Amino acid sequence: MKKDTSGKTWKDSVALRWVVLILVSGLMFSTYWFQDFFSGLKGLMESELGFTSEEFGRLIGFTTIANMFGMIIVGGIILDKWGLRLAGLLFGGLAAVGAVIVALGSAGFFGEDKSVMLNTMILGRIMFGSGLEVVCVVCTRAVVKWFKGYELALAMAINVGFGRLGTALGMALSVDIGKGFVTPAISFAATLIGLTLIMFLIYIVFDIKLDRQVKGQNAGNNLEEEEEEDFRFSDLIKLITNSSFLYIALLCVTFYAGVFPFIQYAPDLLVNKFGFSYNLPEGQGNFILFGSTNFGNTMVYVGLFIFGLAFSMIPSKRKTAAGKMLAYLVIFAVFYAAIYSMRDTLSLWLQNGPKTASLIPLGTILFTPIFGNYVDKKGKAASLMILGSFLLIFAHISLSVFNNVILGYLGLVSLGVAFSLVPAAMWPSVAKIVAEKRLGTAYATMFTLQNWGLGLFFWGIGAVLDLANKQNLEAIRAGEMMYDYTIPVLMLVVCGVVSIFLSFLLKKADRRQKYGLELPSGQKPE
Ligand SMILES: NCCCC[C@H](NC(=O)[C@@H](N)CCCCN)C(=O)O
Repeated sequence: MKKDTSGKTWKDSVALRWVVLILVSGLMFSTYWFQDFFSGLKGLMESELGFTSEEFGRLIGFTTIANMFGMIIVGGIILDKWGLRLAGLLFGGLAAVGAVIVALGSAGFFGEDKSVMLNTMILGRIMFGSGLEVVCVVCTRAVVKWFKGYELALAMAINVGFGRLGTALGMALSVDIGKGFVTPAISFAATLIGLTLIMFLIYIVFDIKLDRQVKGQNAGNNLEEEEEEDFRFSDLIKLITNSSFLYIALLCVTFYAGVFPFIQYAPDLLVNKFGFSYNLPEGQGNFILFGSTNFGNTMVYVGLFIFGLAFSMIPSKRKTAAGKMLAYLVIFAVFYAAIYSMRDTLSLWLQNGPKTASLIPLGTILFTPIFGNYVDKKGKAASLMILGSFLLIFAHISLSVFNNVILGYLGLVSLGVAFSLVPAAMWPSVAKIVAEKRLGTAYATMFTLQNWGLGLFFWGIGAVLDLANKQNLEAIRAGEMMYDYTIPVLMLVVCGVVSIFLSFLLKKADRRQKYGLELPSGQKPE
């Protein structure tokens, strides 16, 4: 092979960096899809497989069990020892195999008895869950490897954005993909993980090339290779005895426990509480890209969107005021035209449980980078976490206590804003509190604690739902009555209240420890 003597590596090329981002983000997209797509299938799981709400909750809750007991830390150690290529393949492969077992279990491959189906599906979800979180850490590491010194914050936001897109599409489309059956929807989701694993294999070729180039450069300049810090238990002790870290880690538990588990039940809540549908009317409302009459329009929007993206990548100094104004006008016109031409479809979607609930993760794709930019420029991260926690309380009260559909929509919007605000403020704040070499340990610790909250509420909402509706379960299964979601959702208000308390403690601790959480990025407190 010809030796590159230019001194440049593949990560110095903008185009190659973005290709890498897409290749790596595939796994985020498919694993988030598989984590969350069951929410659109809850009704079908009850009618087709005979699962109760508690069994549905047990199935999704068990996804977190291995992570609660240290799987993410084990994954982190493997990542340190074997590197991100092998760790990605191993844990992505584990997620894929787990997903296939879930699909086979649901098809009755291991036995058609309900308990055999449920238990094999749970086994598959445990394997999938063990892969999911480590895959998230591997993807973050790969993004840092290629984008450090370049567009790191934007790349991270887009990487999580791919995950959110997976969640949104999984929720919105699984009922249509399954065409009234659970197994085809699960098989589709499992296939996605397999396909994105192939994307990761292609990424590995890029990664090997970059490592060779960096090694060559270092040898040429007589430089030592940059050592990454391994996971150490002493680091863990240092972290959890730091009050700012402790508060933000606990906030990660309570805030995410109020959001991710709710999302799993949101479509079913909209169907049962507000009379939304699970299915769209026959032949209507499906927005199919290829073959639809809207194909021409769609391609125009896609073209304009790519133009907008390309324009936004031109360095700010080179844009003129008129150019900026023109870009904003184009963006506004594209949105207006897209919404206007899809108004009939949209009005059907806004009465459909899975599709309306999918707007929560979809909205965060737009809002998280906006709030992230605000935090970078103006700071106020701790205050924004207080605001996000307040919005979480408002969302859960308006979706549980009241029976008003407008308040319901407002609750969903407020949940979407909270779900954009808190992550946008939380993850950069961790980087201010924790030294860069300990960030891996910090994320692994936070994700492990977070999985305790998730596991408890994934299962707890379903169990409390069955308990609160004990008298009417027969009638609900016969389709004569609807679930009452008041108590299970009211329970989540507690997560919001504890989150507010923790964010105030965090703000106070930051004043004492001077990490500068309220200051813009790069500014240090005096
Ligand atoms: N750089 C860290 C980004 C974390 C994003 C965060 N992910 C998690 O909290 C994961 N532990 C959860 C994965 C479960 C996906 N349903 C997020 O906000 O998604």
